[in-house]
Amino acid sequence: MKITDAKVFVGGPGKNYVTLKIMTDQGVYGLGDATLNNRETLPAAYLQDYLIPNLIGMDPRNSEDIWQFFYRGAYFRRGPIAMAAFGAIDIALWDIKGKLANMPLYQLFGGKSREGAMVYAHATGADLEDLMDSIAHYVSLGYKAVRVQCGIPGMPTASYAVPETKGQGKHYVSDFSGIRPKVEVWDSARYMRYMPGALMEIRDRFGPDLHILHDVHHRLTPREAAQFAKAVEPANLFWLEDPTPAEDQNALKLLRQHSTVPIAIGEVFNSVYDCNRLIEQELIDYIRIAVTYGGGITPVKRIVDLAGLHNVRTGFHGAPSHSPLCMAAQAHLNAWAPNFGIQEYLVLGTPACDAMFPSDHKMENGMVYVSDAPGLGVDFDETEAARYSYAPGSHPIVRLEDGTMWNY
Ligand SMILES: O=C(O)[C@@H](O)[C@H](O)[C@H](O)CO
Ligand SMILES: [Mg+2]
Repeated sequence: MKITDAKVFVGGPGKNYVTLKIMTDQGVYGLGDATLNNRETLPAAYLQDYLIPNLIGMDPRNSEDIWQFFYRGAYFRRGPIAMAAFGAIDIALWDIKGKLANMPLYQLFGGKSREGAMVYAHATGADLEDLMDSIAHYVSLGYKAVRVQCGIPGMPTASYAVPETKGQGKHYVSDFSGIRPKVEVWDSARYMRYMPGALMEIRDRFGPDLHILHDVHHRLTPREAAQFAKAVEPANLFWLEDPTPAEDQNALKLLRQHSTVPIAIGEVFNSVYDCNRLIEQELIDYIRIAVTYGGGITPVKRIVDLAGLHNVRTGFHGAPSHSPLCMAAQAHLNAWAPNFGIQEYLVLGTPACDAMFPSDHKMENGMVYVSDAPGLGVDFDETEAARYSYAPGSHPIVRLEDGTMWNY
């Protein structure tokens, strides 16, 4: 069996999805996602210029050897551009494997450990009352878990993931459009004074059963993060995400000495070597690496297994930048993983997205139910895809009030 050709498409409804389609001499094809948020043309070029010419002629069933060929063969290892490109190939080869076996991917991993996998939605508000309305909206849709972010009184600009005006808390997504980043101005002191009380008010309003998550988005120093984690303990969070930038992994030791709040980290990681110390030293509770950014199903499943040895559970990244192909790969891992935790969920189910990526994956009452179709269980409509073209975007940047660059 041989790979005969592969094509890359860039574009999608409101997002520059990078979709890889691998064709074979037996008519079976595989689909993969290489969407690197706001840098989408780079993995696409890597695929087109270097990887696809080598893929042609390979046996698509040898997904392990093909992964090693590209990873080792790059010489300069790791990095988000390369890993997203390898990730698309690996996802597509697993899709082909599932179709050849006539089985959904979760069966190839070891079968289902659960019927539905719990997901969390993003609730957001210009201020706390606005956020309460947004949370109530998601609770009314049946979500059992909600990430909560709100504007901070006195903050110089709208802060991370928060709309500038009230009433946008239903499906609000940060606007990343344009090649030049928007600028946010941030004040950690105001945030640290306000947010613990706000989280407690949310807990009091919605009761003990709602799973409440909060994303600090890498903005605190290690000492501040330890203080903040201790302060939010009474709100009984499901998790506190990215309290510090994860380059300094020792930072988590200080936090662990002062708080038992569950910690989730890893959405910007791209290899097991970003994750292994945090997992082995049990400095985190949830690992957030995404299948696309982590180089595909093959390496990410190994990370899930390593995490399982250390009581670390999965909490895969699921921001709107991930196409339904990455989300489907994660849905199959979520159905199987003995150490499944939760899944971030914002994408599947919009009519435009469903038209481009038809599937039988279902979202009901805050749970994802994986499709039983062979492979990933997602198709790709090239006519729909042709309606969209690439539009450059950029993550905002953050400065402190005196102009110092900070972490978005
Ligand atoms: O947890 C999340 O979904 C966010 O941190 C996003 O991944 C980030 O803002 C980049 O888009
Ligand atoms: Mg995050």
